Amino acid sequence: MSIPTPHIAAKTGEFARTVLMPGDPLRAKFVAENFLEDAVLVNSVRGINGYTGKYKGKTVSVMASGMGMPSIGIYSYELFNFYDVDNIIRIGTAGSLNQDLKVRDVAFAMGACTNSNYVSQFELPGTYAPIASYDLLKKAVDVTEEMGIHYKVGNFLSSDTFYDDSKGTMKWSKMGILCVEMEAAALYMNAARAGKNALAICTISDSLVTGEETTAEERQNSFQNMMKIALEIA
Ligand SMILES: O=P(O)(O)O[C@H]1O[C@H](CO)[C@@H](O)[C@H]1O
Ligand SMILES: O=c1cc[nH]c(=O)[nH]1
Repeated sequence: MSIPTPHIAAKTGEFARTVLMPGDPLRAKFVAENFLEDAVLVNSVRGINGYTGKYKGKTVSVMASGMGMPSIGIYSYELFNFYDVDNIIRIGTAGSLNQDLKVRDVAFAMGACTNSNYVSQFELPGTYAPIASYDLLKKAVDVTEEMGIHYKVGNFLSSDTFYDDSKGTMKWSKMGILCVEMEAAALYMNAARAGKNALAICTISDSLVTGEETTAEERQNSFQNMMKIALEIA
């Protein structure tokens, strides 16, 4: 496979070394329009707009992953392996499984459990623990503390299901899992396989503990702390 890929039309060199990756294409557009200077559209295949611009003098890209592990699996694979991207920072939303993690709080995925079978492709003779880049995680925590933003670091669940018939998601909380989202585990596996770096930062958009929720508009535009943290460490 070479570039352009079936899913990304950008030319060689059009992506920065670091790509911020929300699930939502309109969140990517929001970051490009509100935080990047001189942002240039480098991809629009399937409406997954990718932008490259400047943040405080650094070249940074932002492009959505779409929802779920098959989708982020494709985009992160192509960016790491065909576009020479070194760092992907997911800026996502997640549902809290933890009493102390409230709506609008920020959480960092030190690790990501999953109910997906994504790992099977690697044919490992055992189980695999997907983890964040320590370097990106440490930088993110340092920046978050400087900014005075409340946060938690821990283990996430990356689920294949948003609507889960088994109603079993809360069972993960007894193992200390902070929150549920749908991409981090595959992103971490692709980063590991490619010898690259990844970090998932999520803002809590709803709570499975309290039933609190936020609107789609808020998920798209107003979870700006994680955007700023990701841009600072890019
Ligand atoms: O807001 P994003 O980044 O898409 O993340 C979360 O939101 C989607 C589900 O609503 C899933 O992609 C989940 O991981
Ligand atoms: O995957 C997700 C994302 C946000 N909120 C949830 O409950 N699940």
